[in-house]
Amino acid sequence: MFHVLVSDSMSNEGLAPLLENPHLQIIQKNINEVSESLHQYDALVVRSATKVTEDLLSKMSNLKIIARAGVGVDNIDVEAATKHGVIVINAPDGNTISTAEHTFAMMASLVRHIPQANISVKSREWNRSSYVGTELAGKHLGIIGFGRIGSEIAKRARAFDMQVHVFDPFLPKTRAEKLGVDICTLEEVLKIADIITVHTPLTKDTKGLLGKENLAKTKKGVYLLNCARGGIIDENAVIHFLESGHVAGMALDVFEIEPPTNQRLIEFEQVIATPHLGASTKEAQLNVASQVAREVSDFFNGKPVTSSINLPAMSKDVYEKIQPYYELSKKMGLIVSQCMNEPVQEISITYAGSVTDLETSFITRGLLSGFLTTRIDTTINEVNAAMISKELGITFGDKVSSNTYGYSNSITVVAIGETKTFEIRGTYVAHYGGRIVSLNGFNIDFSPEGNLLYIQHTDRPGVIGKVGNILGDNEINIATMQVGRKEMGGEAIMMLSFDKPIQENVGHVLKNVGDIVNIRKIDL
Ligand SMILES: NC(=O)C1=CN([C@@H]2O[C@H](COP(=O)(O)OP(=O)(O)OC[C@H]3O[C@@H](n4cnc5c(N)ncnc54)[C@H](O)[C@@H]3O)[C@@H](O)[C@H]2O)C=CC1
Ligand SMILES: O=C(O)C(=O)COP(=O)(O)O
Repeated sequence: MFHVLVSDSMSNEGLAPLLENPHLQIIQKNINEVSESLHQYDALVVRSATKVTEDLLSKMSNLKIIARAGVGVDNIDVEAATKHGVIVINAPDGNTISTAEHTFAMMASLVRHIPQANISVKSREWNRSSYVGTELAGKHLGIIGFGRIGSEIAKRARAFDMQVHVFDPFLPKTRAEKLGVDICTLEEVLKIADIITVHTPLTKDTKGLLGKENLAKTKKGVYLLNCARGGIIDENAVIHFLESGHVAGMALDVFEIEPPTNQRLIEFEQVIATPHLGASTKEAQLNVASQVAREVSDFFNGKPVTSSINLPAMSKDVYEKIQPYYELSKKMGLIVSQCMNEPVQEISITYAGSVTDLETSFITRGLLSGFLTTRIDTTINEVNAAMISKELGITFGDKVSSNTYGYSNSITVVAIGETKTFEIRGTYVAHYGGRIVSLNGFNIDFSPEGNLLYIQHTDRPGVIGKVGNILGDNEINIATMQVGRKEMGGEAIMMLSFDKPIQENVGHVLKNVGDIVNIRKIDL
């Protein structure tokens, strides 16, 4: 039974795939109410209110997946989650329309002073001359961050006859052209726009993006909107521009601290605000809750997640194709680690043949996770393997080659240690499974599974017999045996597999057999 904690308020209808899954136990409680049982949860489902810090993660020792029922993951320490091997997913498009519509409603309200006029009428005033507004038609709208929400705003702005100018350094030109917007530099947007709206994530690059310096470059009388994340427009910096009248008005749905503590900013007559309502519609909440519920349910049913923040995105079909290679590479990593009884500084992986059509970075993660599993005492998986390898100073890289060594596909791994180098090659044969076809240059063919013994020896008559006798004397049944050599009388190897794990002392006894140079026990 998996335990799922849903710690922010969410649509129960949307959560149905979780609530109806008999293998999951769902607890809907605030994170502060479950401080005693944090270690028991396998999944955590949040919106923006729960702060998933490194400290919280270290208390949630059983956690496997964090699901953000929304877009922004700035409330989650994704780096710490990755380090702990916890997958982070979000619901990337479930609230796009709601947030775009909210932004547009804020824009119209801002330039027509609707919130202020509403308060005035409710106070029994009839003050028409104080609320003369500005038309949107013909105005230059600057959109900073042209992703899902930014694009939806552009569509709506065009319907209002606005001229749209966008700044997004990561925007593919073809996409902007398709939407018929003017692609600009940040300087150009700041200079031309009558209204500026920000729609980037909050990152170290976007924090304070509209600060004192950039605000000074805007048009006098500009209107500003922040319905993305508090801090993209620096709250303290903007106060000065509101006081001087350079900024004619501002709409905020999000704040640097929520609920906001910067009363000075909110109290300006020309500032309008909502309490982080962008995604608060029935439709968006149903969408985001059902998106993450489906993903978490799939995850616990062993299916791939499709909207992970810290794993390559993958559809079910692609995942099914990758899975056998991932399993093979993980086993190869385990073999490398157990055969090399010394620190490893470098691991290089070469892919060839049909495997190169797949997302090989995921397969590399499998290899690294297999390699690290026997070496360090933390949860290692495809999420954190690359990060931990880097932390341990292991450099790794993958490349593609046209040499498949006669197989339809091959994965070759070379690990360089302090004193030796180890090379292993594997291939996946459809309906048959993964095979190891070469070890340190010796051709061999075995299935990477179970309890194995790798023996390097000199190719001389009687060595194989002696090994067989010693194992027999110790009641150890050899299930399979593969031998390989490069030339008669030279170096040779044996790979033996057993029905059950062999005792440590057998390895010691075998070491006394003359001509054996190295013995490694491998558990897969
Ligand atoms: N108020 C609310 O309730 C909601 C707020 N949001 C916020 O809106 C943000 C945007 O959401 P989406 O459009 O769905 O995300 P998205 O990922 O589709 O788009 C973000 C865009 O920002 C661009 N970007 C990143 N760094 C940039 C930079 N330094 N300068 C300019 N552009 C940059 C990216 O290239 C991308 O195109 C989210 O990250 C979230 O913080 C999202 C949903 C609801
Ligand atoms: O999806 C987002 O990024 C949002 O900001 C929505 O936040 P919420 O889920 O309403 O707390």
